[in-house]
Amino acid sequence: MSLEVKICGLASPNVIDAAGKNGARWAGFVFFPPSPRYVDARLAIDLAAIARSHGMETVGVYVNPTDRLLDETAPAVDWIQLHGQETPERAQAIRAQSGKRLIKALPIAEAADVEAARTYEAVVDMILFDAKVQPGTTRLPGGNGRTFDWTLLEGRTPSLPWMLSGGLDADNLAQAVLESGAKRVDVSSGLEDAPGLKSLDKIAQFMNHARTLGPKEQTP
Ligand SMILES: O=C(O)c1ccccc1NCC(=O)[C@H](O)[C@H](O)COP(=O)(O)O
Repeated sequence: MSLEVKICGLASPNVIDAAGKNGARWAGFVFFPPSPRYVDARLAIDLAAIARSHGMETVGVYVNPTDRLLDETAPAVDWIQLHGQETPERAQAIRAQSGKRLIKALPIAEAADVEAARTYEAVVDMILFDAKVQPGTTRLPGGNGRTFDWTLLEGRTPSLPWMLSGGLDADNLAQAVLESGAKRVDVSSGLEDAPGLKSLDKIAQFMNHARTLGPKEQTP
């Protein structure tokens, strides 16, 4: 079993085919209109069918979602990824109401940011550590291609499954896994030729590297 990979911001059938054929576990759909990777519920439902035909699980990526958005997109989504300022209480309510598995994204710049994972341990199924961005430098809380100090995760990771993200690409993946100890990674802009435009070659190259890394057993 190689490193488990989520490819985020998938928005067209050929890119989903490439992700699936190359062995990605998760296909991420971004439900945040300002993103260049935004997909609406209708498109996501069609794309989810393709992803599932490859055996992939789908992840809906949300920023402080309303219940209405969660309901509309529910058929397209196996996992819910919360990428905004959702509190543990809100995460718990979404999990109870949706019956889906939850990922909470946490922005990381220093050791104290990693400790925030503890407050979500009882109410989500996975933590995603992403790079913290400077306020005012981007409209997006994710998908910015920025890395953080991966060694911050050393000895501080939560007891539940977690995933590494933030500025990963085929060139830095091995180092990121070595320094962080990650068994699962999430990647988006490092596989693009332009914002929102995934490259089939970059997907294949990244997945080839991922196959040489990671744990020997599948995780929950
Ligand atoms: O990708 C987006 O446009 C996005 C917008 C709003 C919230 C989250 C978003 N992406 C979330 C992801 O899971 C990304 O894969 C993650 O942030 C890493 O992105 P990158 O640094 O580009 O690899």
